Amino acid sequence: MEHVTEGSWESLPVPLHPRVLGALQELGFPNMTPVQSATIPLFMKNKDVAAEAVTGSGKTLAFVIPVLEILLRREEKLKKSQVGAIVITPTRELAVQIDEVLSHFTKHFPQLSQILWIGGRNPGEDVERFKAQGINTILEFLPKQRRTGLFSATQTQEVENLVRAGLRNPVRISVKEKGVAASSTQKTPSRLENYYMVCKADEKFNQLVHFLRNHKQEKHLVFFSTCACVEYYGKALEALVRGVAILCLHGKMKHRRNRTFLEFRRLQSGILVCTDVMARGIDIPEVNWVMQYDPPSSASAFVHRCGRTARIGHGGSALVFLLPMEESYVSFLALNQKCPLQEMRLQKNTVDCLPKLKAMALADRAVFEKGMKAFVSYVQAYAKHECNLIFRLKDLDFASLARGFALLKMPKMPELRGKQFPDFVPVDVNTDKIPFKDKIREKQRQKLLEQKRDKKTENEGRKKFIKNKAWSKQKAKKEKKKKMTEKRKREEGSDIEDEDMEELLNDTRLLKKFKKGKITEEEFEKGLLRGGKRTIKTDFRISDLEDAC
Ligand SMILES: Nc1ncnc2c1ncn2[C@@H]1O[C@H](COP(=O)(O)OP(=O)(O)OP(=O)(O)O)[C@@H](O)[C@H]1O
Repeated sequence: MEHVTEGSWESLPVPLHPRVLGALQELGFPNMTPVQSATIPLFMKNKDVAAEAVTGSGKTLAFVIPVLEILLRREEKLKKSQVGAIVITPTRELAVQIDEVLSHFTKHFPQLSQILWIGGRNPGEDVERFKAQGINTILEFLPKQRRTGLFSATQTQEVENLVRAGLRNPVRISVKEKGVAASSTQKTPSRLENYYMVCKADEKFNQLVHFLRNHKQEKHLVFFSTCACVEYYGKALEALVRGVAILCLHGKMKHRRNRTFLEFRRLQSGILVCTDVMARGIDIPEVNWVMQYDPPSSASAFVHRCGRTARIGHGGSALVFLLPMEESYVSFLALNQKCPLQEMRLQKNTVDCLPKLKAMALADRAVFEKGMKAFVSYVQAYAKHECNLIFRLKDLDFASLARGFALLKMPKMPELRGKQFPDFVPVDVNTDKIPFKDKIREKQRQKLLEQKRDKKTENEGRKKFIKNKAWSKQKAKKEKKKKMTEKRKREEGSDIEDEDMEELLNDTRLLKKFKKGKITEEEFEKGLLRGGKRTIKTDFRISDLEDAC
């Protein structure tokens, strides 16, 4: 570990509490990492800190330890109902992880209690536990005078501008890995072997299966762009890559999400098929390969995804699949994120698994529907890609894409309206007749179909009447239909919540205006505040405002 750490904890200018030192000893960490040795003294001098340090470099302890030390040193003790510190994270999994790290320390200090607030659990129970601790609201107890830290692996100038809304005269530091030249601006860990593979849409899945079949003894993350793609390809991989544990995790999962995360952490080898909910901060030291089946929606998310491997001095590899039309993303990443990639050639002698996937869809409506939904969600996410100069919807080869999704037919969606696909051959089967393998589901479907048929006959009789229906009623019906379509689109869309995306776009727009000098700094900051939730950057992590490209 010598190559990634520097200086013992005892060498800090302000000595740590003996029980904090004891807890560090239990963890087997005799020395600090560079980001820890750089930031802890600043916090102890009551500075706000905005720190940039590569993924897996120990940023968690760089704020956990100062939080503890600051609270333990308070002259006026915390009252029973007082909140000492808040850590806000972009995902539940990261909150669970930080909660665990923190509890390793707080268990030695009975005067300090902590509480984990995440979604997906029983809110009633959360509230009860919160009430039991005597606290009504968090914000009410937040002092104006506070210490604030911001840690990220991808801290762009834009993020620093954003930081100004939450931090007061922060000290900005950028920590390099040990042994890496100070002049180096590379954003990914030096031990990361970072590859890309240029591959047609209808070859991608076979390449992935081939790769995973040859790396069964290891632990991998496979990223997809949407929840629906995780659902579909996760099932497909389960059927096609045997003898290895395959788990799925995405933002729309409710109850299983936490269990899946903890289960994957415990595995010796296995594959986690996931969306960007696993991209940031997650610390699973044994991950060998990070595979990006679809490129992420932003360049800095690329760095975060890759950072799930090659952590704290370990080796690791990452591979992103790119369509031929997307190859310029390699140069973009090299420039924008200082992240050089090496080419990996297509693997030879791959087996064509797509016919098997088609057969699965023909045998089970659940697979057929998942495939259609995944395709639609992929296209919709693609259309929203932040880097739309490279990821151009209009240049997508939809036929090859549909073959790569092993679709039985082309879905009906606005993006495909009026287009012809001579290179895609739909199956010669009435897909309405494909049954669900699950007997109960199929019975329900048949019942619904019957009801629909009855209604259709009934409506035909009433057609004339409907034509003469009051205009206001027809309008209300149209409104309802529009709302339902919007809801469906939202559900099928990418993993990024619409609201978050809206906010992100708004912030990006503001930044552009600010950079072009169209608005003043004051107007820029006001705009961010008006934008809403981002103003709660009184925490130790924020999700980044990504670079627009
Ligand atoms: N001083 C230390 N000595 C040895 N290992 C450490 C030390 N501090 C942290 N670690 C270990 O390093 C790993 C990475 O730490 P951490 O998750 O805090 O990284 P990070 O910089 O926050 O990463 P990310 O940018 O991905 O969120 C963890 O497994 C942690 O236990």
